[in-house]
Amino acid sequence: MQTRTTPGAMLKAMREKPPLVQCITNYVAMNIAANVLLAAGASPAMVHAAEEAGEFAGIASAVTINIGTLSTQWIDGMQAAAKVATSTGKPWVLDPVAHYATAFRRNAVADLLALRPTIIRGNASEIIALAGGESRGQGVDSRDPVEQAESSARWLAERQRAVVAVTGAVDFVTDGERAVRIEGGSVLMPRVTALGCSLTCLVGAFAATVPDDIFGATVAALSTFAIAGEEAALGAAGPGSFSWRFLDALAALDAETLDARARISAA
Ligand SMILES: Nc1ncnc2c1ncn2[C@@H]1O[C@H](COP(=O)(O)OP(=O)(O)O)[C@@H](O)[C@H]1O
Ligand SMILES: Cc1ncsc1CCOP(=O)(O)O
Ligand SMILES: [Mg+2]
Repeated sequence: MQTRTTPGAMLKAMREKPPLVQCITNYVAMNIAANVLLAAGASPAMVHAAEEAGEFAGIASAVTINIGTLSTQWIDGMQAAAKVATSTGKPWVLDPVAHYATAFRRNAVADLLALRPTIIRGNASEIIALAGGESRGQGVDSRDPVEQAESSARWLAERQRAVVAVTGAVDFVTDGERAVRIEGGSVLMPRVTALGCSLTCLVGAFAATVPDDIFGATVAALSTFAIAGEEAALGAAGPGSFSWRFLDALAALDAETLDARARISAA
């Protein structure tokens, strides 16, 4: 039987049986996130309307919820999908984009946290603020180093009984007991919009593939981004060429290369 214990093995398993991932994401991210999932080997569906989001969650293998371009109608769809995912035991991922910016966002995220996300993925400023800390985030952009968010992530993971992933120059993942850091990526990544949102969707795809190893799935998704990002940066002249090279690098990344190059260390 094939082992699924390494990021590479998980990537291979995902491609052999592409999971249907319901992505409730923002207008900015929809196109690039769908392309990221297709390049990596998963099957994305951007379905957010309140009239169908819950029903669709019933057929998806994982749900991802991102509050980037929020409206009241979208919140209804998010809650419906999250409820179905939680009640049917499917993994769902929360991306609390700029939740600290307005009361509307803060309230929406508080309600979503109560619906028990399996994984929370955000940048350092978002995770610090979720744990009640003072973040320096500016709109959707982080202004805090990941190291500063590590204690917040551990606290949040324990409190929510979720896996928490903090991304930035060196990523950090914890389930409250275990924790790892993942090196790689490129300084060009935060200069291309919605790559973090796209990563949230990819975390959903890996979680759908290995729902019995949510921590490992999250680490595998972040490692995939780290190595594809490094590869794409090699020939990139700037954010524009990085963007298309990144999709190509994701599609070209194979299991062996991922396992050989992933730099994951205990934290
Ligand atoms: N300075 C950096 N160096 C290398 N990789 C980075 C850097 N900043 C962000 N990344 C990578 O970019 C991706 C998106 O993360 P991030 O920019 O933190 O999310 P968001 O877009 O939600 O703010 C992640 O894979 C992360 O590792
Ligand atoms: C620019 C912007 N505005 C609202 S959502 C969004 C995209 C944010 O993407 P990311 O969190 O991946 O940087
Ligand atoms: Mg983000």
